[in-house]
Amino acid sequence: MILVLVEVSPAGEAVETSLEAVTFARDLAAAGGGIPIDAVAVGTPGDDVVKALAAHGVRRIHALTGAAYDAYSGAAWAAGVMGVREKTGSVVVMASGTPRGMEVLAHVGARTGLPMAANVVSFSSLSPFTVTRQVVGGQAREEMQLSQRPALFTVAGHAVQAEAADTPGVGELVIETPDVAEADLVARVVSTEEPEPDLSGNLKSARVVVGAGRGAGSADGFGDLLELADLLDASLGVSRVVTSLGWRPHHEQVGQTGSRISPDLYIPCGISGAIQHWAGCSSAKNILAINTDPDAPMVTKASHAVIGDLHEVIPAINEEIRRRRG
Ligand SMILES: Cc1cc2nc3c(=O)[nH]c(=O)nc-3n(C[C@H](O)[C@H](O)[C@H](O)COP(=O)(O)OP(=O)(O)OC[C@H]3O[C@@H](n4cnc5c(N)ncnc54)[C@H](O)[C@@H]3O)c2cc1C
Repeated sequence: MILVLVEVSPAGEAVETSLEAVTFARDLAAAGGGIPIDAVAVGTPGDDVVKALAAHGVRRIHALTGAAYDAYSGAAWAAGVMGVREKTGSVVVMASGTPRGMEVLAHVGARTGLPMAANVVSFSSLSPFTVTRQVVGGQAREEMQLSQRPALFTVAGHAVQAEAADTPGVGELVIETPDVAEADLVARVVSTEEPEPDLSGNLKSARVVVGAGRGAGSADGFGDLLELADLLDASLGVSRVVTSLGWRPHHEQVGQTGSRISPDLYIPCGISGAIQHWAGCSSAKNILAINTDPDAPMVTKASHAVIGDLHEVIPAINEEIRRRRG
């Protein structure tokens, strides 16, 4: 049996990355000759969650309930996951690579003494169980063997696309109320702040993104860049320096602590290409870097580059586009 920790959003939906993990589990189940997939969730999931999990091929949903699960505690969640794992005899325990998925599985690993692979993107063999995982913010991949059972791992966000199963699962809801030790409740969430609304939708799905970094010079240095974005029907994405200096809002930030983009064309202007920025834009299919420094990491990684001052290069590009369009 494969057991997947499924997270439920405050809006009462199975989170996308959990459905991705279930989709990943289906490939694993198929490779193993049709191993059943169970989910473990905290709280009593609503009908929408049950239906979504069944549609993705889940046989049974174990709902961890009771006062211990009213507030998040990594140790209590791990105790619940381990209880379900023992009951079901699962040979694989998985979660999505979210902060909670990582924390809970790390607790499970520490309690059982089993190794855990974080941010797995694929598997290549069941015997020995061999996975490939992302490291260095997605810049490198490494192969890892998990030779002990149960195999513990998290699935990197968006490593696979969540897809409903050809054959849905039964989606039977099983309420579990495990005893949780006091020691597992010493670190619990006591309050939660609502996140800022995500305004970055266009940026994440844009076909073309014009990027702007410190090279823009000041909050007033974005006029030509915004015009280029307008001419190309593109979104503007910026580096953290730009948001930290208050030149542009945070929802425009690209990178490890901003949006991850995968446009057909990314045009980073005056952006050095620090690893934290690269983590957010490395999936771009083509990169045209505009930078004064020919040795800037962004220039060396780009498919095309213009070496020059963006305040001269961008107006020239804009003028040429306007001229060609008459
Ligand atoms: C935990 C952590 C998380 C982080 N997360 C992110 C993140 O999500 N996103 C992010 O972007 N950064 C992030 N950073 C910051 C990152 O390390 C870099 O500091 C940042 O990306 C640099 O921004 P920049 O390229 O605009 O500035 P710089 O590194 O200062 O580069 C400016 C570039 O502009 C060029 N330039 C200067 N003037 C001109 C001009 N007139 N015309 C053309 N080119 C010019 C220079 O040659 C240089 O290459 C993070 C850092 C940490 C520690």
